[in-house]
This record gives sequence, structure tokens and C-alpha cells, in this order.
Amino acid sequence: MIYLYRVEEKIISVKNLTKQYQTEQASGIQNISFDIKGGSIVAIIGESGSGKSTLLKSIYGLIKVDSGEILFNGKRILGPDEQLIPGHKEMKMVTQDFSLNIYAKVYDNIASMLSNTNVQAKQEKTIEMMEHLHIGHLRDKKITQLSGGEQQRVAIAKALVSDTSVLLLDEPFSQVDALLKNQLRADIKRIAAETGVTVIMVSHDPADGLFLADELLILKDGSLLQKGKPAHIYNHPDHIYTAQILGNAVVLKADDARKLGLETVKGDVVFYPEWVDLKSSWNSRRFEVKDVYYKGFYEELLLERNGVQIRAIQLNRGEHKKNDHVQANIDRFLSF
Ligand SMILES: Nc1ncnc2c1ncn2[C@@H]1O[C@H](COP(=O)(O)OP(=O)(O)OP(=O)(O)O)[C@@H](O)[C@H]1O
Repeated sequence: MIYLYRVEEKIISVKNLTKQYQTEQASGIQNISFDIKGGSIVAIIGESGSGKSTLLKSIYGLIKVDSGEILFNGKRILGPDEQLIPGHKEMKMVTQDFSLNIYAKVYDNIASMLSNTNVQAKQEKTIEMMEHLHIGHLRDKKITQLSGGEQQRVAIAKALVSDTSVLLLDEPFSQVDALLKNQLRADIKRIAAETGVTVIMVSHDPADGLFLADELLILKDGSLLQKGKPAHIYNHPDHIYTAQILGNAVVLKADDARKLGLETVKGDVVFYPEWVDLKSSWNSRRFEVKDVYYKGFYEELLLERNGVQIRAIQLNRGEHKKNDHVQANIDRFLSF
């Protein structure tokens, strides 16, 4: 497959996009602007109702927006009222139901996206795409004979086979278990690198974006809170919500923060549990371990001092137990 776009080139520009639904509460998306580089993986993260699907469908041209515009390589994307078949020919969207012909074979599902003008080219492209997705061995199976993860791969192969530049994924991992999810995330990353396709995905699970994305977009109540590289946003969140959704951050009111000796000029104090350094000690920073939560390869401790509770990570499982006293230094914190 041809590498279609260099990473630095802007493929999509969203400008001041607003869509309000006619409901009593404010809903939809408000005045959203951002650019997407060709060949990158972008994850739109936010809780249910934050406007993720509205934004994704608008980019694809499925929603008539109230104001603003979306440009694809500099050209305005038309809304559903402006063309006969809504959507965009260089983009494909994979929805949660995969939209496959369940009675047809894997090969035919994928090949159906290509024209019959050159039968040999059609065959070669279909086989090449099946190989990219590691589903060549499933070629003659019917969709009903496949697992959820296999169906997902077929859906992605079908979406990518017809020279697609942008793959839109709506909650791609919602139907699969944790083990398969890790595999599919890695697959999407590999396929994007191999084909050069731009991926825009929507997820309510921030771990998807942190693992996969070159850029994260954090949405809340229809507004774009922050956009940037996952590690940057994680370490420098602009909003408390971002720190909470990405890393289950501890949030303390200024009064409570002061009770722990944290001086803040502004309101709330925010830090991630892994920013707390634990030591067995009896000096003034003593916390009581109120509870221990098992998390697999680590434990999370619920700590209390002067009536204020915080959480910390304990990698050395069992080192500090319930009712123990520990020294907890909050190495870094943010003020909001
Ligand atoms: N067709 C519609 N008519 C009225 N309101 C809608 C419509 N579609 C979405 N909304 C509302 O707009 C807001 C954003 O919805 P959207 O589906 O974009 O959010 P989301 O982040 O994708 O949520 P989820 O993760 O639950 O799918 C919600 O308050 C939702 O109820």
C-alpha cells in the first residue's frame, strides 16, 4: 500500500464546529477547533455524553452542523443535506456493530468494497489487506463463524481496502474482553504504521488513547478541554477533569491540602497516586493506611492524615498493610 501522507501534513482541520441538539439540556458540541496530521492516530476521549460521537460523525459528514466547518485536505466536507450519499469517499467509519454481511465469507465482505473493472487487482488488494490484518486464514469463513475480535479485523480490512486515507473508529474495543483489547490496540497501531492511514478513534476508556494515540483530545460537556501528546497531557493537564479521567488523580480542596503541608496559591490541589513517595518512617509526615486495594502487579493505598484522605501506589505488594503508619511525600502536585 502507498504511504499516503507524511505525518507533518495537515489532513483534517476542524474550525469552530458547533452542533446543538434540540433538547432541554445543552448537548452536542460547542465551538471545537483542531487540526489532525496525516498518518497520525488521534483518540477522542471523554465520558458518556461528552460529544465524542457527534464530533466523529460530523467529521465523516453524517451530521448537519450548526456552524463552523471541517476541511479535508483544504476542501470543505459536505453535510448530509448537501450530497446524495452522506459520508466521505476517502474516509471509512467502523461502528460498534461492524456492519458486515454476516452470511457472506470474509473474502467477499472485503472484496465487495472494490470495483470489478480489474478483477486481478481486486483479488490482489483483498488478499494484501487480509494479510495486513492477519486474517488470511479466515478467508473462506462466514462472519457468523468468527469471534468478535476476528469480526473487528474484517471490519477494519473492509474499511481500509478501498484506498481509505482516514479510518474513523467508534468505540472499537467496546465488544471485546481485556485480553483481546490489548491485542487489537497493538494491531491498530501496527496497521496505521504499515499503511500510513490516519486513525481517529472515539473511546470512553482513556487507557486506549494513552496506549495508542499520537494525540489525545479531551472532551467534556461538548467542549474541547485539551489536545496534545498523551504524555504531555497526562503530566500537564489543563483541567482537573483531565487528570481525573486519565489517571484517577487525587483532588484536594486548598484547606485540606494545607492540612497536609501543601501550600497552594490557587484553589484545588491535584496529583496522581504514583506521585506519592512512600517510606516507613515515624516523622511528621505520617499517614495511617486506612485500606489496601489489590490492583494486580501493584496495590493502591488509601492513606489518612489530619482527617484528609489521599491515595498512593505501592509497587512492593504487602510492604505497608492496613493500620500501618507510613511517611508519604507528595513529590509533585498541581494547583487549579
Ligand atoms: N440525535 C440526537 N438528538 C438529541 N440529542 C442527542 C443526539 N445525539 C446525541 N445527543 C446528545 O448530545 C450529547 C453528546 O452525545 P454524543 O453521542 O456525541 O456523546 P458521546 O460522548 O459519544 O457519548 P457516548 O459515549 O455515550 O456514546 C449527549 O447529551 C446526547 O444525549
